[in-house]
Amino acid sequence: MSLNYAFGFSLFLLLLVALNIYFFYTLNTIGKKATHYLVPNIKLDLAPSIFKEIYTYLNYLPSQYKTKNSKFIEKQKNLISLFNSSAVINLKDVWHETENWISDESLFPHTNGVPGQILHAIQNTQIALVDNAPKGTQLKLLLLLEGKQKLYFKPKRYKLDDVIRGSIYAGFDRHNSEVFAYYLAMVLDLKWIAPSVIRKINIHNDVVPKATLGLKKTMVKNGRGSLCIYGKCFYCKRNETVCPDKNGEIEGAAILYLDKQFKVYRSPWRRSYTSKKMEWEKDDDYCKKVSGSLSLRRILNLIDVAIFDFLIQNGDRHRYEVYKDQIVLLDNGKGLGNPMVDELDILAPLYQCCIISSSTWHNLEMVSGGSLSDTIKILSGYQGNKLATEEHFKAVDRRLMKIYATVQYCISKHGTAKVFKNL
Ligand SMILES: Nc1ncnc2c1ncn2[C@@H]1O[C@H](COP(=O)(O)OP(=O)(O)OP(=O)(O)O)[C@@H](O)[C@H]1O
Ligand SMILES: [Mn+2]
Repeated sequence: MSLNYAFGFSLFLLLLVALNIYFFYTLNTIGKKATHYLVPNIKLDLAPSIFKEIYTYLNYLPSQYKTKNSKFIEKQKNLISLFNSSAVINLKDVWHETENWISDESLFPHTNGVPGQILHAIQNTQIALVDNAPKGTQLKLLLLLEGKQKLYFKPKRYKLDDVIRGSIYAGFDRHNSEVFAYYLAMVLDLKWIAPSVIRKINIHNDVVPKATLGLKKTMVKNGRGSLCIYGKCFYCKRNETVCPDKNGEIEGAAILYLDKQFKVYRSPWRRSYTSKKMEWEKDDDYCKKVSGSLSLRRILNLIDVAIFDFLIQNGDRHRYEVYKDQIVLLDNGKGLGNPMVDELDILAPLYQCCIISSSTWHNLEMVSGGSLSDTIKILSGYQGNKLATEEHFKAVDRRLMKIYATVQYCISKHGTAKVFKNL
């Protein structure tokens, strides 16, 4: 009898607990449709508690951030018209227009068809001279074109599906990351970037006959008799060459060289590149310190750059160049390393300052629901470039949702009026 009673009572208790859990769950999800993301627990335990909060907002992201924004249709048409030009173009005219462009709004013309024409000119203008570009740590070449324009050429080091593991700044530069970054900037209306496109140069026709003596000295024959380049740069090594493919071609990112005077600054959120933690990694109030020495405009600009870098996972922006009081997005080669990794601390300027320019937010809201990756694919298609694997494209849309979640976290903490800034 007493055993039966105990059994009945435990059943009752069990039912009570189950009901509790059920009501707790429904009350918490009323009005919010939850999508559960796999939150990597072990890693999060070691990460700042802010990450846990951001992931909570990610799980309850309003549905508008997961579907396409109908307002983007018109904007996408405009973007397409920049790159989809069927006009027969004269390379000289394009270079003339590009070089004489003066504006406080952009580095280059963004009128109908012109960005696509600039890329076409970068891909097709004859090469007059090829030299080493010794500035920086990574192997790159300087191409002088027939009309005297200069290009930086960052050669392909990896296949598109190679995954770079290890630290966020591991490995060589990724040539496709440079070009991907350019289209990403165009979609997000970030106009302070150098046009960049995939170009193939022929070792026998484009390089050897046009190579400077200095470049020739950094070329060696490999086991198969191909002429390879090891270049001149801080990390360049004789046994880490770039070799032509079976057609004698070297693929790379051809980036328009900007012959301008930049001011160079060290990024306040730079990494230590050692196991030592930087101040921003230890102090959640770090933004206050930065605000003491930088203008609001510059901080908002650094936050735009952090968002941009987070989307491609470039964790190597140790310094930044400024032209006309705007950060120029130079050196975007350390993105697209591992499509499975979203290193949230690249967003530190955003979650530590909890402010964002209203126009940036507007541009981000436009490209929800896969529009961001779709549009990069469409625009780069006009130059015949395949820039990344499907995993990388998906990763960019996934990271965009994490940016939305971070802004939601900021709004809940400080309120809309404090988060969005108009300049
Ligand atoms: N398109 C460009 N036009 C003009 N100058 C450029 C351009 N891209 C880069 N630079 C300049 O050349 C320097 C080296 O280029 P970049 O940063 O791309 O090379 P890197 O080898 O990746 O260098 P690091 O290892 O220091 O990051 C930059 O700091 C910048 O000042
Ligand atoms: Mn670099």
